[in-house]
This record gives sequence, C-alpha cells and structure tokens, in this order.
Amino acid sequence: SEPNQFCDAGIGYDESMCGIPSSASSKLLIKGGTVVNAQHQEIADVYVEDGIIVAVKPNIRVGDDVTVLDATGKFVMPGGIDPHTHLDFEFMGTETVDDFFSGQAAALAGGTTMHIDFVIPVDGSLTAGFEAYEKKTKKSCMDYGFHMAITKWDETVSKEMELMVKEKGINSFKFFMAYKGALMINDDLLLEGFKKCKSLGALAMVHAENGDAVYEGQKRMIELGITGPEGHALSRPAVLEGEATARAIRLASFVNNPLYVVHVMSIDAMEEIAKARKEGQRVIGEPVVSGLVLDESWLWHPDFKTAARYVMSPPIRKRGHDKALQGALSTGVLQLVGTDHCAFNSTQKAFGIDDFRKIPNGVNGIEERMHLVWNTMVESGQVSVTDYVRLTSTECARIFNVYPRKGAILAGSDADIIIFNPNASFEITAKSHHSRLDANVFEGKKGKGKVEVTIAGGRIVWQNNELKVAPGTGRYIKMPPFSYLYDGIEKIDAAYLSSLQAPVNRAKSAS
Ligand SMILES: NC(=O)NCCC(=O)O
Ligand SMILES: [Zn+2]
Ligand SMILES: [Zn+2]
Repeated sequence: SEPNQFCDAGIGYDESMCGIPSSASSKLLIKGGTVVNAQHQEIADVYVEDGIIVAVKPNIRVGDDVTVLDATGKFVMPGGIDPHTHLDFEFMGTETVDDFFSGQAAALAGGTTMHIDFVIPVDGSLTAGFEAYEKKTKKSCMDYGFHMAITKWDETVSKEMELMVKEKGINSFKFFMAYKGALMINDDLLLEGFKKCKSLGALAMVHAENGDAVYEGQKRMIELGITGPEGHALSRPAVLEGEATARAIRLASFVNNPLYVVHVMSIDAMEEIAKARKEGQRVIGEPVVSGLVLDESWLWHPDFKTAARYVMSPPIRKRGHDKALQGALSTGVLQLVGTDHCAFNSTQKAFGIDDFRKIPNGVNGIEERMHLVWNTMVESGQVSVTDYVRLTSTECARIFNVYPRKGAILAGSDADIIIFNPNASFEITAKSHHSRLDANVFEGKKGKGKVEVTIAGGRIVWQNNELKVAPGTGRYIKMPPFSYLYDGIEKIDAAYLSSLQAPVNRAKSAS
C-alpha cells in the first residue's frame, strides 16, 4: 500500500495507526460531558468551528455537517500545557531522540496540546539560536512556544533579549546555575539577566543547583572510584539544589522581579520557595512528573542500562521528596507540573558506562504527565478535578500570558480539548508509547483515568488509541511580556525606594 505521508517512519508506533487529521475547519460538538475549567465545572456541550471554541452551554443543537462526540460521564478539559520540554536538543555531545514531530505526537497521545521548549543560543547568540529552532519546529504537529536560555552576557545579548521579547514572542529566559563548563552562568550574569528581564516584563527562570559544588562533588566520586549512575545522585545532593534555589530567590528579591524555579526536585528547594512565598515574594515552583512519582533507588539498580535511564539533573531524590512535592502542589506552594522531557536512548546513555558524568542527562514524560498527575494527585484525593486543570494547563497559560486563548474551555479559546474517562485505565509501556525512546522511566505504571480523545486546534488527533497527526500543522504561539506576575511590581519598587529615601532624608534634616 501507499506509504502514509502523515507518518514519520522513525516514530515508535505502527504506521497503520496514523492517518490524515480531520480538517481544522470541520465543526465539532462535544455533547453531555462535564466541562472543567480551573475555577468551575458544569455539565455542558462544547461547540467548535474553525479551531476555536464557539459556545459552551447545555443542549446545543447542530446540523448534519457537524461531527458529534458523546462525552457523557466523562470530563471535557483544556488540553495539557507542558511548560518544560527539550525536543531536538543538542546536549552533552549528543541530540535527543525526540524532535518536534515525534515528541509532539507523543504529547498529543497523552492529552497535551501545547508545550514550551527551550531555545539554546548558538555560541551565545540568541538570534542564531532562535533561527535554528525555527528550522527544527517546521515539522511540528501541535502548538508550541519558546523560552530562551541565556548562556553569556554582553551588550549584544542584552539587545537581543529585547528583540526576542518585542518581536519574537519570547517572554521568559532561563539561567542555568549548573552544568559548569557548558551552560552554567555565574551570579554576576544572573543579576544582569534578572535586571534585564525585569525591564522587559519577561519571566526569569532558573535551573537551581550550585554548579561549582556539583563539579567538586563529581570529582570526589571519581576519586573514590564511584563511576556508576549512583555517583550522579551522590555528587549533587539536595543541599546544593536548596542553596542555589535560595540564592536565586534572594537575588530576585534584591531586584524585585518574579522568579520561576524549574524542575523542583527536593524538599530543600521546595522549602525555600515556600518561605519566600510566605513572605510575599513572587516565586513560581515547577515540579516535574519524574520527581513526583519516582525515587532515587533506580539510580542504584545493579544493571547500568536500567539505572542510566533515570539520570537527570537535579537528580530524582530519595523516597519522601516525591510525597513532599505532591503535598506542596496540593497546598499551593508549587503551582504547575512540567516534564523536562529530554529523551536519550540506551545507546546514548551508554556514553557514560565508565563515568556517570558522561551519561546524557534527561528522562521522558511528555506523554505520561497527564495520566500520572491524575492518578497521583486526583485519584489519591490530594487535589480536585478543577485543581487538576489548573496544575496541568491553566496556570501555565496564565504564567506565560496566553490565557484564556490557551488553558480554558471558553467561547473564544483555541479548541485544544481532551475528553477524559475517569473510569477507564492506563498502563505505561515502552512498547506502546509514541516517543522514539527505547525505554520508559515509568514502565509498568498503571492507574485509573484515560485520555480518550485529544483535539488540537479543532482537529481530532487522538481517538480510539489512534494518532492522526501531520507535520507542519503546529503553530508557534507568541507569548507577550508582563504577565499577571508583574502586576503592581512598580508599586513595590516605589515603596522600596521611598523606604531607602526616608532615613537619608531624616539624617539630612537632623544635621
Ligand atoms: N534536566 C535534565 O537532566 N536535562 C535537561 C536539561 C535541563 O533542564 O537541565
Ligand atoms: Zn535544567
Ligand atoms: Zn530542562
């Protein structure tokens, strides 16, 4: 038979399961489901035309030209938004196996309809990095946005940040406090970067680990003859994550700009965030699904191939950190869940067979996040269904300033929707996943709840366990600066300035 032009031969699923996605101009009616937004849930129909939600209300009547999906007894929720992914990422001497087609196809099969990936500058150049990622994303089959890493500092970078925000639709910049000799920056750059972010209304993000101390810890392990994956955990303990988180928080407070801490993996980091938030500081904490449901014991597995799969940074921590992060998510200390999907297969992980420092860092999650968060947080009773929507979609849209276009089932929002059956079940296996990875760190995990239908931009892309995706159908979503996190910042600045001025004035008038 004719090869299916809409399937990528390299992708890890049967080509016969792919098809042509239904046209974006088709009309859809989702009938009788419980529509869930972050604030409210109600039984209603959802009517979609040309990729946009047109109406949300009970008993919508339509003509014969409309595709009707029955959602009785099921939840109709905004598609997931993953705030943290690395597709087609060149890192540690290799490149992730998932690109902007296979990674997104996997995401859609798991109910995620938008993700935000990290553009890495080329030799420090933001413009060159942006252009490189524009090429990588040509094959996209779902909507995506960009954060951008800042890896060096000079006048050109400062001007390029302005260009990225004002013209290219980027409203967040990531600073790596780890990966010494590669992506890592120092406190001097962190301060300059924070100040620039603030002037642009962009969100500063940090990978918070003390990179100098990690480097020292790694040397120690090698000197002790500890070369296996357990050395990864031993060389970068939670205290180094806590220290860097605290430092970034204090520097952000000094500049008075909002801060986003990516992949919060430890109690140590989480408690720093809790403390700062209690004092009124605007700090967002993002746990990732691997940190919420896995523990460090995998890194001690006697089989290198198995253990190496779990190497990511900061490391997956000892049992107890996972539960504490779940608790922090349920009580509002942490605000949204990402994945840090960064897929390296067994051959790539084997680069570090004799030295854990050479194991490419990263685990999967883009396809599994929605199911695992449901099972871990909702099925266990820790959060409500509306909270689930907030944690997996709405809060991300708000933080990155694309709400309510994204993250909501409202008239006028993009038709990025999932139909979720709370009475069905899921099971994760590398055999059935859609990533190009040859293994899955969540292998064998099963639970209740299943994404039965994914609609992205008005197209049914996942139904009856079949993907219908086409390269080139995903859109770049520009994200404007000055999200709600910036509301009132200037008033706090003014109060701070007058608090500095007052004692100076008093001293002057007393003299
Ligand atoms: N996290 C990880 O191990 N790999 C991806 C790069 C990063 O986010 O630090
Ligand atoms: Zn990171
Ligand atoms: Zn990452």
